[in-house]
Amino acid sequence: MSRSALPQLGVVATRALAELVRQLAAGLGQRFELRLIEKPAEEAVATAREMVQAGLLDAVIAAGRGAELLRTALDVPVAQIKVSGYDILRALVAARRLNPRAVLLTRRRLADEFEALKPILNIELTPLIYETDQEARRHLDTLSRAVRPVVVGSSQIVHLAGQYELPSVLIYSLESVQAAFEAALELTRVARLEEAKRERLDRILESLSEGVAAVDMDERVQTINPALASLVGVAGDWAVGRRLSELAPVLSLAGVLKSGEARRDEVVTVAGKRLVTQRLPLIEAGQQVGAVLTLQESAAIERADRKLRAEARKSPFRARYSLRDAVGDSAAMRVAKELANLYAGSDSSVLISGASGTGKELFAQGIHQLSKRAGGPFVALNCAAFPDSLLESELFGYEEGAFTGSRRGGKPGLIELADRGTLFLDEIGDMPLPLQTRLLRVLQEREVLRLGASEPIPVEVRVIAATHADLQAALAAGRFRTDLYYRLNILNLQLPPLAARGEDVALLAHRLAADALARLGADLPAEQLCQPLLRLASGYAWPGNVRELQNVVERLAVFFGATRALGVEDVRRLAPELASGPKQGLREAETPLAVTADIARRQRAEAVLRECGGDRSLAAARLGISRTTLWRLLRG
Ligand SMILES: Nc1ncnc2c1ncn2[C@@H]1O[C@H](COP(=O)(O)OP(=O)(O)OP(=O)(O)O)[C@@H](O)[C@H]1O
Repeated sequence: MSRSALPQLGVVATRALAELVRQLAAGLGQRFELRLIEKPAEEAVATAREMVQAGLLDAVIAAGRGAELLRTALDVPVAQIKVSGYDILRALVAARRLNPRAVLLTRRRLADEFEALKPILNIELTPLIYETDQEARRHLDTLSRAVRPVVVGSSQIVHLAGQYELPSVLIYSLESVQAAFEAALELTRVARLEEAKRERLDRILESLSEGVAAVDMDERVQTINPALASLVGVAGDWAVGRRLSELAPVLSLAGVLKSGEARRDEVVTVAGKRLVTQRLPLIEAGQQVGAVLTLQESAAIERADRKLRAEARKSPFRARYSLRDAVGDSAAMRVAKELANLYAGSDSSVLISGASGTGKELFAQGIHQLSKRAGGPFVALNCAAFPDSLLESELFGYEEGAFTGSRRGGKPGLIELADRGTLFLDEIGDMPLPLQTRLLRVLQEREVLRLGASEPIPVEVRVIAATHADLQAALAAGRFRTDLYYRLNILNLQLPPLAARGEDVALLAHRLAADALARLGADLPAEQLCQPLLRLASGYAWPGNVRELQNVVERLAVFFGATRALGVEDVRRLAPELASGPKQGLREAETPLAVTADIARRQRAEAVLRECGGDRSLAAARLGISRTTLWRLLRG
């Protein structure tokens, strides 16, 4: 059944009120579809019920007791047109214009305050009470024979007064009817939201290969997804409302309902299939309201386990990125991609320079993937991440017994493991001088000597090195070997900081947001995440470059995925650093004040690490830098 996009509002009213409703609806424009049932509530129930069943009504509006009656008879929300004090005053003033003698004919006694109004309004106000139409007629009959006053009352009273040729005034005002319309629209909005949520949940449950069922405190099934129904061999509709143990005694949730304790990872057999079960109490607002059962075929778990193990066994030395993953249309990015393409065709060493998080490793992997070495390993090592002695054994490997604690059978170094592939040496400027000498020898001789070995092993490796800082200073200070520098810097690629290619920020944000939302399984437009982000981030320096942008987007995506809405205020709260202006945050050493800046950066890194309770991954993520950059910073 396709339902109208506009809220469909039913109004149950008799003539005078119906007239008011028509007037109002004409003025309210295209906000809803109006279905007027012009009958007394008792007679309207059957029609309204049929319309609800046909999906033609989202909510119903009715006055007084009619609303109460419809509320018990219908499955949709009912908004009541209420008589306000203002309505009564307005109706009495109108009545007085016709005749100073007025009668208020209502089902309930008027409040004392309206008795008190009588002298002020200078009208004779005689409230009369009726319960049934018959009683109302009796009152009207008596009045028509005596003083013939103006009758103030509901739509039905106005209708009946007409039959006794008595003048009358409707007690409801346009404002009260409008208030009921607004209430009905709001009720519809909330009900539709709830329904959409329920439908989404149903779709999710239907798509799960895992079996899921939820029961109430009486163990009666409230929800069961097709996977579980088919595992136990019943129809889902049939199962709803029955006790779960009736479907399959081994699946009983009675124990969890009684104890309130979860039971995990138990194996049961149903219809010849071995199933792993999870039984969990269902808690709402601190109260247990039922329990949930999930089932997985043990064969499926074993298959997944085998696959995971196989994945883990695969070589870790694989490039994950290609140049196609490098987003950016700025002139600088286009040049970088063009050069990288060119360099992929050569086999010479490359030196990539750029601040932390600008994509040095991404480009190194991209060059490798396009090169003739693409089928070989891509081995990455961050020279700043290891103390000198460890760095040496990581790179060159060692023979058995080379040092105390060395592994039996020795261990190949990363240079060896990169044979026929690419060795990516990040933060090359941090490599100690003796190792630089050994590396130079490997590049010249095309062989590597493990620690403690006497025989070199031939290797065929292409080196791509990267540096976040200008190596010229290290060269001048004698901290980097000139001959190694020239050996590495045959081909050169410079990646500018993100702030220097502002137009890429939007492109990157879109791609990163789309990726992050897809990973979260959230079917939401990346645009809605990017708009408030880009508004707040204009002029921001992005000290952590693309990695920082990635972290911010990831943070926003998690929030956006959960709430399905994201505004500038949310971004301000979730990423306060964006508002802190371009001068704050980490920056690469690029000014004569580099030393002071270095100290400031270290102090900030230490402070953040303390705030994160020593968790380096968390601290690095907060700072928008890699763990290794953090390590380098802390090392001072
Ligand atoms: N142009 C780009 N397009 C898409 N993603 C990018 C781009 N540049 C960088 N990234 C992403 O940003 C993150 C950081 O990039 P990468 O690790 O290559 O930077 P790096 O310069 O090597 O950093 P560090 O020096 O701190 O190790 C990675 O997840 C990478 O995929």
